[in-house]
Amino acid sequence: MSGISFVKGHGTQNDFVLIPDADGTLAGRLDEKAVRRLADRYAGIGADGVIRVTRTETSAEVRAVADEAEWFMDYRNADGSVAEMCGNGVRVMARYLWENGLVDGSVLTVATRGGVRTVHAEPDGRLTVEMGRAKPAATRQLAFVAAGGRTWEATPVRVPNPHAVVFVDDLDDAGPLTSAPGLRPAAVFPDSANVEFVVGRGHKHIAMRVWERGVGETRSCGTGVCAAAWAAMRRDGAGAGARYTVDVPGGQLVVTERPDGELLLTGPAVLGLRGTVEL
Ligand SMILES: N[C@@H](CCC[C@H](N)C(=O)O)C(=O)O
Repeated sequence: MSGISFVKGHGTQNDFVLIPDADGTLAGRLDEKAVRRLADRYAGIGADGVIRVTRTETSAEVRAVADEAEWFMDYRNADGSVAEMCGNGVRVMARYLWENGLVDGSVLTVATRGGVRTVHAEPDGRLTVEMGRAKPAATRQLAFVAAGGRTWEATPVRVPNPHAVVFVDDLDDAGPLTSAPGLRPAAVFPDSANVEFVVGRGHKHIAMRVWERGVGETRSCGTGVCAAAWAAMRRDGAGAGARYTVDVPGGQLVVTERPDGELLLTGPAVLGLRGTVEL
């Protein structure tokens, strides 16, 4: 057995194991079982997600966009399931690419299963990601989330992974979140969903807890923060160019909606531990 390199990083304490794999040779070895083991907080390194950092041209899933983005974020949740996008993970991966001299300049593009994302380095050290437009569910059916013995009407929206946003009176109303919140009707959530429990904190300022699909309750979720801010902007009738601050248990993020609907997510990206691990 031979060890492979890893880097551990986080964005507002949504944490990831990055596996550098420029030439794509680890794709087959990083299967569901291996991801679960790496993400295990007791028997592995521990993380909410595992990111294989590989060149876009090495992967048939995204090869068509290799001219637009040299690098592909191959993202897996801690349970080994594949996800379209990760708003915190893409900033951490961008930080890794910059710090290791794998890209130049202060703007870079990353291919994801949810499309190509552009990341900008801000003068203050934070990173801003162009997250795409939010897509509300194309249904008139009401949707509901149940947790902590209560049920709320939800806003189903894709960014581009599926989210269900609920506005609650108190973040504790969701209970201990030791199991997945109920989602119904199933037809509105064919791919399940990440769930955001949101409260107001002041003018254009909200706070949330999140249940991540494929993980459990986490300390942050970038796409979830965008979903929550987008839903709050609609609820508040905020105009073009609205900018919301979102508190999560692991820190603070900012979401701006450009006049064309593009959501911009700004926040920190931190690299920490480096080492080798057996796959
Ligand atoms: N933590 C991520 C989202 C990761 C994927 C999510 N759990 C899903 O399955 O959709 C983020 O920062 O956006």
